[in-house]
Amino acid sequence: MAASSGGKKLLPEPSKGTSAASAHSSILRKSSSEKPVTEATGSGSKSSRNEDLHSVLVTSVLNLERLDLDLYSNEHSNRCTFTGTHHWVPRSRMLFGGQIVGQALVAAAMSVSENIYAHSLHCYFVRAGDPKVPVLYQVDRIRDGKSFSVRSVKAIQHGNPILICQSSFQRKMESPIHHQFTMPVVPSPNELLTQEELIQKYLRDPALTEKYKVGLTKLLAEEVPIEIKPINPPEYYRRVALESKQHFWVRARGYIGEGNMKLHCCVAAYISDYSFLRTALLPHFQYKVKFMASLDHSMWFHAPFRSDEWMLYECESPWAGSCRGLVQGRLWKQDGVLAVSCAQEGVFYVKPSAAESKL
Ligand SMILES: CC(C)(COP(=O)(O)OP(=O)(O)OC[C@H]1O[C@@H](n2cnc3c(N)ncnc32)[C@H](O)[C@@H]1OP(=O)(O)O)[C@@H](O)C(=O)NCCC(=O)NCCSC(=O)CCCC(=O)O
Repeated sequence: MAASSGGKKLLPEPSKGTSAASAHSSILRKSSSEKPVTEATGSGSKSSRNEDLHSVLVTSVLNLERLDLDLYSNEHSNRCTFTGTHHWVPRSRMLFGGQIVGQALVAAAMSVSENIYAHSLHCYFVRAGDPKVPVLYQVDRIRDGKSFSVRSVKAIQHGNPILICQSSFQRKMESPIHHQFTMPVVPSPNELLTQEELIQKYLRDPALTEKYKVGLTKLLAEEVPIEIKPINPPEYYRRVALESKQHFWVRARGYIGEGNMKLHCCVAAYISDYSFLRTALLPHFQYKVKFMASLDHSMWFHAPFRSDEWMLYECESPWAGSCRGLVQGRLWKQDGVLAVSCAQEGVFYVKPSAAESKL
């Protein structure tokens, strides 16, 4: 399974009714010495990615350590030490919501059998995560039915829950009832600049003020394990209200490969929270945000996908008010298949605008 602790190879607990053998093919690794299951079962289209550059999301961030039956920690596998930090923490200095959701789904996935797959999850972020200490993940096996299994996971720090996450898994089932919306028409990834290339371009702007130069340089230095290609990105000095919609191509940084869909769902959970909530702020450029945080996060997994291949993230915010904003998102594969739907509500506390503060 995942990173070993003190040399002991930690394997996921066989879920009830799962043979010991199949329980060993965890969603990440069979053992720290064997190839990750994502390569062991590699079939179909090999990514054109550099296969030596494994995604840190798989080798580290989502590679939990099993402490006991249905109890996991990210202490050793997430480069997290009692004095150190998690792999990447937003400037808000709260643990990134996508990390906690992705790790909670890993813990839940370890407790179900191999032949069922995550189809939905619903979470509440109940306390800010502390980037200076590890996170414990406690799995409660709510029910195992013939076709569906439901798990509840509590992410715990300092003895208190920071996240509660319910997830449901379904065995593969066919049905004649199938439809989906049509994917938006946008430029393809190879026609666009990455977020880093855009920042480099802005930093070459002779009119760039020191304030923006510092902010953009800090952004460039962040080790976000996600690659992004914004579509029609607003200028960094934007001072106009935009529609509460944004599209960007997104993928995990590094190679993951074919393999267990559970793993790609956990990576997509991480990816889905990045730059998502900000969609609700696009029309409100005149306000300075004093505090913002995700309150909840829901996902529905519709079709197989590769989280290390470009997917279009179509984000929109239909509503904001009462210090809250709702954002909805759809992750599209390049072939037009709708792979994942997401929804999230967040809390915003803002400073009154210059005009209002004169009233
Ligand atoms: C959402 C809250 C804060 C709600 O808890 P609460 O106790 O009811 O909170 P609270 O007392 O209302 O305030 C908490 C904090 O919100 C701030 N605040 C509160 N009211 C105002 C105000 N009027 N103006 C300015 N700031 C205000 C203050 O800092 C409050 O903290 P304090 O009371 O000073 O300790 C809590 O449940 C919580 O922290 N949940 C966890 C949220 C979280 O960690 N989400 C995931 C990480 S955020 C993320 O990943 C998305 C990134 C967004 C992005 O950058 O894209």
